[in-house]
Amino acid sequence: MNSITPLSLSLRPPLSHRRQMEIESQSEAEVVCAKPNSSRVVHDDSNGVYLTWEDLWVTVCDRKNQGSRPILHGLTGYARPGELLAIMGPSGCGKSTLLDALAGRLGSNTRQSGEILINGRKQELAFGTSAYVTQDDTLTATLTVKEAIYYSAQLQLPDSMSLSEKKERAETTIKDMGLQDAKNTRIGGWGAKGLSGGQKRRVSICMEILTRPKLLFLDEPTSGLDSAASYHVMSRISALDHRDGRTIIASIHQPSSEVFALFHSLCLLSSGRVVYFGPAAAANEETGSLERRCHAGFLTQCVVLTKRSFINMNRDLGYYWMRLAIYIAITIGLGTAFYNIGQDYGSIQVFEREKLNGHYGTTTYCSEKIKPMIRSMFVPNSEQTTQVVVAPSSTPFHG
Ligand SMILES: Nc1ncnc2c1ncn2[C@@H]1O[C@H](COP(=O)(O)OP(=O)(O)OP(=O)(O)O)[C@@H](O)[C@H]1O
Repeated sequence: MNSITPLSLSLRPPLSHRRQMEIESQSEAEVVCAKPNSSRVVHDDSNGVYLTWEDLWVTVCDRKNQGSRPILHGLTGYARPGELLAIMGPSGCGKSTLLDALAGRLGSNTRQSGEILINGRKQELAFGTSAYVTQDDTLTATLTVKEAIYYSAQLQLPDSMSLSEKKERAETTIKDMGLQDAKNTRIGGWGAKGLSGGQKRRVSICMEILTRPKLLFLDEPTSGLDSAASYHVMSRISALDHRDGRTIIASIHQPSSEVFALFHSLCLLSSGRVVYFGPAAAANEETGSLERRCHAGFLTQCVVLTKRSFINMNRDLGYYWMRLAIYIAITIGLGTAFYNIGQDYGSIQVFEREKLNGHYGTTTYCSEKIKPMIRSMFVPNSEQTTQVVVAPSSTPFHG
């Protein structure tokens, strides 16, 4: 984790980009300061939303200790139009808190400090400019997909739009999220089987993007989905940012490599602090080259394996010490059989004849009790009978 920290140098947008943001914030009149509940829908199709946050702290009141506990520690980052920013990190690191802080949805027992700028200015997001998709799919189980989206469109879109325009918007959104095949299927719930988990998640997203928000927040959009469904959901989401120049920020848990490849930028958190902020692809490469370095060298491997093997043999009586004892016995046996036999051809012939005539032998059979034990030591799991040279004997014992 530490080795990717240097990339957090890219935390601030490049100077030219900051300048560009300033210029755009001056010229942009459409994204205006408005109360969150204002009924005014902002249609600013030419420019997107640059969201920047600087030295963002979130603390929570700790009633037990009568103090406050920081959850986010001075975070800085940015999200750009047409890009998907993923917020990742272990459970409890503050992903949802960051998302809530950026979306202005923090709970009443929390305090926030630092700056959150929209297009370079401190302002509230107008209704319809941003949308937030929560983790839970709270949908009406008895409605079909088409009905649910149609009703939602009629509620969210302004009266200035005709009914046919609203229906068309709903149809397009259903298509955008790849739900056309399921549009006449009931959503379903506990009692009746309906849509799959991934489809339900896409219906929830559908409802939130009906107003064509320029800024979309998604809290764990893939939680509870398998990798195929996660990819389906995320690929639909990432297609939205490309086409409409939408700024998308999603907190996400353990994405597959295919899903990860869809992210443009990555904000990696640990214990409420940023450990990486920058292009997702660079984090991937950097992590890959970490992977390459993490293997020990050949020499280290040899030393460690030999040491481990010695410890194992030393501690395992049956494995090492009994083997050693038997090897010594065999050595003595063989040594005795051929002791002083001589090294010339004549002495070998004498030995051969006496052995063939049964005066003595070099092979004997062990007792049935000892056999399996010896067998397991030489040939583990072997069922074969093992003949063991123990000692020369004129009267071989058979146990
Ligand atoms: N309103 C709150 N009051 C008290 N503690 C809070 C509050 N909001 C968040 N926390 C605490 O802040 C920490 C971060 O929570 P958060 O939900 O942001 O983590 P997360 O990374 O989204 O976790 P997960 O991946 O498990 O959803 C947790 O320890 C949580 O208990």
